[in-house]
Amino acid sequence: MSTMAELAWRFAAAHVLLLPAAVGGIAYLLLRALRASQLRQDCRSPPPGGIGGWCRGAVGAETLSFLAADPPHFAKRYVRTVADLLGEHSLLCTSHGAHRRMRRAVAGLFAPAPTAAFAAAFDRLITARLLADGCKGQAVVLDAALDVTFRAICEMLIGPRDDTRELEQLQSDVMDVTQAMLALPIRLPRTRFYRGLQARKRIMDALRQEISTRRENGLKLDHRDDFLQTLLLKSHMDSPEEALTDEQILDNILTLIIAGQVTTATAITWMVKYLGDNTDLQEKLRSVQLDLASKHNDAPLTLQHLNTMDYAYKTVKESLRMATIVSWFPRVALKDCQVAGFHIKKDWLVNVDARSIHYDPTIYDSPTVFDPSRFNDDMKPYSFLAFGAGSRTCLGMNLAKIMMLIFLHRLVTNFRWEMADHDTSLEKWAMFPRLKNGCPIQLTPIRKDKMH
Ligand code: HEM
Repeated sequence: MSTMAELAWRFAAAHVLLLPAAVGGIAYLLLRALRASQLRQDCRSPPPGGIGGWCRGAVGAETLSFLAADPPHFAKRYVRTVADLLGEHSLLCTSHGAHRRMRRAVAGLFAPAPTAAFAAAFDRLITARLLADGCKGQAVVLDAALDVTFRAICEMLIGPRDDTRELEQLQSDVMDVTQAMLALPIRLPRTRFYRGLQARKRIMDALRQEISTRRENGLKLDHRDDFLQTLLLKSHMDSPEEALTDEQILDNILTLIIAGQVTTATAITWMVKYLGDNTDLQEKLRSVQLDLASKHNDAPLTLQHLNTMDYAYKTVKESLRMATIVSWFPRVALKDCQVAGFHIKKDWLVNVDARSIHYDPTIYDSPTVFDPSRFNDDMKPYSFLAFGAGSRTCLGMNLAKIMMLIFLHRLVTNFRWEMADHDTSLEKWAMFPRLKNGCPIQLTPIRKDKMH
């Protein structure tokens, strides 16, 4: 067997879930929720194996090319209700054909200058938040992380907001949309789904108002450099085929907030928990990071600083592997086809199960042990799928890593922490597996005079 085929064969069994079209949408929602609530994220116990009675199994060699190349007979497909909430132009929901153009337009925004500005903004926000939580001697990590990730992402997308009430309204609306993504699509007042639709409408109205104010003020004279401004300016300058319409811009601003906030905040929370449970690794990391902090004289963090944080980066990666925030990548067959002997009918959903790859003992030794040093060795191709693979790889991957690294550096160089509540129950019906208690920690300052 060739090396590729051998590697592919290892991915056999349990890495792919096939769902018939007839049960597709609702079953997918139920399975995701069920899966999230079944998982025990305790590092000492492995996640449970299979779920449901649907066909679950090997795709073999084609798994790799399926992930890497997104073959023309498969497209990414979320259930219809996700498009109702994020908008039909959202990068996550747009048609297979339109996706490439939309992705090109949005990806262009993640240039070095805005990324550097984003890192500076996140550093400022997390430093202020930790200062406040540090004074109280405790923090609920999920709450802190949701708050700073939201503020930083919004600042990058639509600029800093002076009006706190406006920002809080937006934050609460975004949360309602996120929660509605897993709800049953019942459009009756007081249901979760209905609340999500109403929240989307308020967000769209507020953003439309923002666009019209900017246009009235004259776009070019309005010296902002956020994503919204860049996209609006481009829509005036680019040829009609390249320019995005207002509706496309709005759907994707909302998509970036939703795709970026809860994922990153959840990943940060697990990272803090894993280090709270492994105090020897926490101490090791602290000593490395304090050394780096003294070398850069406690200055605000820059991308150059982050590039030197090798052990912290491995800690981030290990946390992402263990937590596998996005565990399934849903695809739909566009026509009847054969994959490694499986006959897959048109419209069947095919889900790659990233979690089972991240916990496969033939890929990762002792996969349930939290061990950042496992990333000292080169990885096998397609063995680390925290951000997906192929043409649908996460667009915000670098931003997510930046946020996780900065959060980690500021926390570990300023405080020792331990878990304030050891309950590991998971929240039911959450989009991503997360602790019900939000991960409360006790903070002990390392140095009282100033923040590192
Ligand atoms: C730790 C945090 C994050 C994780 C674990 C994560 C994970 C992922 C994964 C696995 C995918 C691909 C899903 C698939 O192929 O079906 C994805 C797509 C995406 N992510 Fe992230 N993500 C994170 C943070 C972010 C951030 C910060 C942003 C932007 C602000 C973002 C924006 C997106 C977008 C727009 C897509 C869709 C790309 C496309 O379909 O072309 N993500 N993410």
